[in-house]
Amino acid sequence: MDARQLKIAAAQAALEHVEDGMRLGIGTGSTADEFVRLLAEKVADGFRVQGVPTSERTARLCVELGVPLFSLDDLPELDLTIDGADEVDGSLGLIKGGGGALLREKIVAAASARMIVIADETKLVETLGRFPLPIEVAPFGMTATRIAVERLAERLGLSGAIELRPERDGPFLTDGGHFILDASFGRIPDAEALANGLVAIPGVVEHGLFLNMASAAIIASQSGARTLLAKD
Ligand SMILES: O=C(CO)[C@H](O)[C@H](O)COP(=O)(O)O
Repeated sequence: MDARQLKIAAAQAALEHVEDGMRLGIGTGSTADEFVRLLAEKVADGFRVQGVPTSERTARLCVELGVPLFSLDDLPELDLTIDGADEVDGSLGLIKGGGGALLREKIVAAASARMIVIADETKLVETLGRFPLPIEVAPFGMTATRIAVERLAERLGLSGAIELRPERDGPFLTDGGHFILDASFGRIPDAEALANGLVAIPGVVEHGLFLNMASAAIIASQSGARTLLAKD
């Protein structure tokens, strides 16, 4: 299986958890896109689902393929969210936000009774941090916010570049009109301490550490898709 087939395998396995009539959070990224394509085929066959997208990108794909969409204000309590991840550790701690949708992804996941992560095995890590941690920040005072993040990192014994995510003509802008700082810490031994410290910095809107949020992760490899469950 090539990289795309692995994503499809994870998405296919996740689809088995989606029941007729569910209120469904729909994630963002290339793996989530495969899930949307498979879901759209079922919808075309008469399967009913009420989707809440986690980004404008996902919304566009859903509209194009005929997946019915609602806003989170229409459906503030969801049955299930299916989303990808940039990293998954053994406790189902995640790094997300490689696609820049972390704020809406986290809000939607938090409004869901369950979150299932879909990924290929390259995303599995022992300790989070190999993937640069996306930190969504307000454009106002971004330099002061970056300095505050650097000081927090120092206090926690973390080091590495913290860079403003670029796009073609300037900084990358999220769906909410914010910037993203990508923090290359390499290894984050105490993700909880970092998460708590980041939310206490006023200019930080959200960060890509999703801790104790996923109930399961479906990991696709050459030998098939296996499911890791969160420990209670
Ligand atoms: O968090 C995300 C977007 O904000 C994505 O879920 C994450 O980047 C994984 O994307 P992909 O499936 O393309 O590897």
